[in-house]
Amino acid sequence: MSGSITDREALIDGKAFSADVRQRVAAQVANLKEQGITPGLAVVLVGEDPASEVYVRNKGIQTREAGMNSYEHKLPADTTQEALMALVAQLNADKAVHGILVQLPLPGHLDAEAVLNAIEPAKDVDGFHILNVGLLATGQKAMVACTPLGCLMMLRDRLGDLAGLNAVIVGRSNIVGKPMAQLLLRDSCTVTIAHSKTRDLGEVCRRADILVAAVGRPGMIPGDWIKPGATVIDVGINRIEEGGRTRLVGDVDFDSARAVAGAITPVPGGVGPMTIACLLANTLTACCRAAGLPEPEGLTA
Ligand SMILES: Nc1nc(=O)c2c([nH]1)NC[C@@H]1CN(c3ccc(C(=O)N[C@@H](CCC(=O)O)C(=O)O)cc3)C=[N+]21
Repeated sequence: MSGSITDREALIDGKAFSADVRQRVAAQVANLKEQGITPGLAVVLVGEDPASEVYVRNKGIQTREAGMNSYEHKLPADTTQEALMALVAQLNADKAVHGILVQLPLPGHLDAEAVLNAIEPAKDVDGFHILNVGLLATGQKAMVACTPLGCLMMLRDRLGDLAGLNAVIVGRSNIVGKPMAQLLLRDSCTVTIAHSKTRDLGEVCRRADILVAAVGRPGMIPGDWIKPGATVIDVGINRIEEGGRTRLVGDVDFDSARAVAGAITPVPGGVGPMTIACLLANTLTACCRAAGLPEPEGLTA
């Protein structure tokens, strides 16, 4: 795709984009299978949170649709640290498993950091292991967190070369804000990370050519914080009650933002579907690396 922002639809269709990514993953999986290799993704869910169960089921469906093996491990909410660590060790040793994802959040009695850092870094398709975090920060080949990777793919597709653009990320989490900053820095953006203590947040946001909202506060970024023509990536997925119904909204006030932004991701149908597509892409990448094959093109950072 090419052309200036003005001659394009302002909406960034994450659903369509993610379908394209998953199709490209599936094509490469088909190639691998001809060579007798089937990528496998193991997903571990501890406890019975209904939202997490739906989400894990969707991942399983999309994994199989891409032609990969999906291994689901559901453990009771009172699972001990030792039992969970033993499962991770077993998956680390399993040659059929190329990617391991432990669904977050974990029940409070478990040490999530210890679990994530016990995952074999080469199988860490979430990119949460400290080794992968360090590799990314130093510009080396890493497994990159799925949500920031998906955001980067959409930004590159929209804007082409990102060099020199002002990128403002609102939110400093380990799973989105920080890795997003590293990726944009690597693409030569001028990166600002803003957060709850930032002064004059509106002023800071108005300088952004690229604005990434990842805070988890419904509609907290109004249209008048957005520079005209800016590209807005809304990572927030907030459930709000409205008129007795639940509705999904982002961190950006969509209606006012859409009028100003050059391009914007909706919620739902923006970043969320890309996160799952990138999980599949990372699993394919991990499998290729494990087999000593060239990495899939256009599916890594
Ligand atoms: N180890 C780990 N890795 C994760 O990547 C991870 C996790 N734990 N825990 C939970 C969060 C959340 N997350 C989402 C992914 C896709 C959608 C998604 O596809 N959302 C749809 C809407 C889905 C709906 O209707 O609820 C959309 O935005 O269009 C949402 C949320 C990944 N997470």
